[in-house]
Amino acid sequence: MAARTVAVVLAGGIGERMGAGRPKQLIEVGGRPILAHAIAAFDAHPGVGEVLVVMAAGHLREAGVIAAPFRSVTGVVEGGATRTASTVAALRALEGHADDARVLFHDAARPFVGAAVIDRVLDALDGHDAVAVGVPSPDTIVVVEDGVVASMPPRETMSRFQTPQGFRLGTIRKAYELALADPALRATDDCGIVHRYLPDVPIRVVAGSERNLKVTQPLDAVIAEHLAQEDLP
Ligand SMILES: Nc1ccn([C@@H]2O[C@H](COP(=O)(O)OP(=O)(O)OP(=O)(O)O)[C@@H](O)[C@H]2O)c(=O)n1
Ligand SMILES: C[C@](O)(CO)[C@H](O)COP(=O)(O)O
Repeated sequence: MAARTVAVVLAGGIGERMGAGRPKQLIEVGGRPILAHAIAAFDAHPGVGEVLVVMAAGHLREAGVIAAPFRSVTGVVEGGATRTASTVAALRALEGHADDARVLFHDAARPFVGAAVIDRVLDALDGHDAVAVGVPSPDTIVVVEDGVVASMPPRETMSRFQTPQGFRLGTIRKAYELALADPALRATDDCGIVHRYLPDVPIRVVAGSERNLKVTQPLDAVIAEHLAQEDLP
């Protein structure tokens, strides 16, 4: 029997950089909330059996209303003060699942993740315990320290990470167990936790898509509204 696959839609943030006065995942693009787009992508995917939503405190009721039409949503749980704390809340909610289950962590703020990206993550999980999604950078990326260029890594080795990030549940559980014991814990995503606390676990990187943008600032909402009307790859 194929291992169970759970998608966790992380919507625990408050959208400070968006400045909309409410979490940005509640803003509508293309006629429905960003959160609904993100849930719909996984709900419609034949390889995903279950969707868990992690929502910012104070907005659980709104998330419940948005999630209600989707048959694969099994719960809406309260997130934490950081993305990492929201992932931990999801892992607690998934305590009854076996270690060999596959789990995909996705930013609710990325409304247009396509089925092809999800396919690539799931396929790669057949041979790897940790999978990331990356896109090449159209810009040169440099390391700046004290306002001065410290180094210029070769651009062909650079990748901009997106989500979903996929894991065998046992692997991400172990990584977070180690991370939570570290008083200096700091990470911007779940692959960052695996990279730091389980350095021997290779993180396979598969191709993402420019359409899979993260709505972070007001301009992104404008772009997202256009993307909602277009069928660009
Ligand atoms: N405590 C948090 C913080 C973030 N996230 C989620 O992680 C994703 C990526 O985070 P980001 O774009 O930084 O969202 P916000 O934290 O809401 O934005 P900001 O940093 O501007 O407040 C988002 O879907 C966000 O809801 C989360 O689940 N829990
Ligand atoms: C997970 C992520 O979207 C990968 O690019 C990113 O790290 C989230 O970062 P943020 O600081 O929460 O915006």
